[in-house]
Amino acid sequence: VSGAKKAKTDKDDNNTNGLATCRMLLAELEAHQDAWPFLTPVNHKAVPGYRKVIKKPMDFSTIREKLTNNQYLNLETFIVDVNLVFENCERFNEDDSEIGRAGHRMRSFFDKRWTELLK
Ligand SMILES: Cc1ncccc1N[C@@H](C)c1ccc2c(c1)OCCO2
Repeated sequence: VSGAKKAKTDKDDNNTNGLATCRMLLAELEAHQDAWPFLTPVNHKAVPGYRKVIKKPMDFSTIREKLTNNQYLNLETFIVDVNLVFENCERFNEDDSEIGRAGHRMRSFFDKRWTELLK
């Protein structure tokens, strides 16, 4: 029993619609040390202006819920939601802020992992 995760590709017939890849990628996003601002929905009552500025809120727990409820058709629809997390972060937070920097680090981590898995 090895702990190493097998990198899945579309060739894997058991990886229907890339959902195994989605589960793998989401687990890594959730476990990342810079994930803390993105783990739960932004409480718009606690964050002035958020509801007005951010039209489509998204966070990792909502993505987890959607994945569990089989709401992602394929890898592409999953990627759209993950990128929404980072786009919302860049729209609302200064680049030079704790949350802004965490967002940039999470986005580059995700892009790196995603392109690695694509190969
Ligand atoms: C991703 C994001 N963008 C803009 C605002 C907030 C957040 N994240 C929330 C969870 C959040 C992150 C950090 C917090 C916080 C809430 O409320 C209190 C202090 O620190």
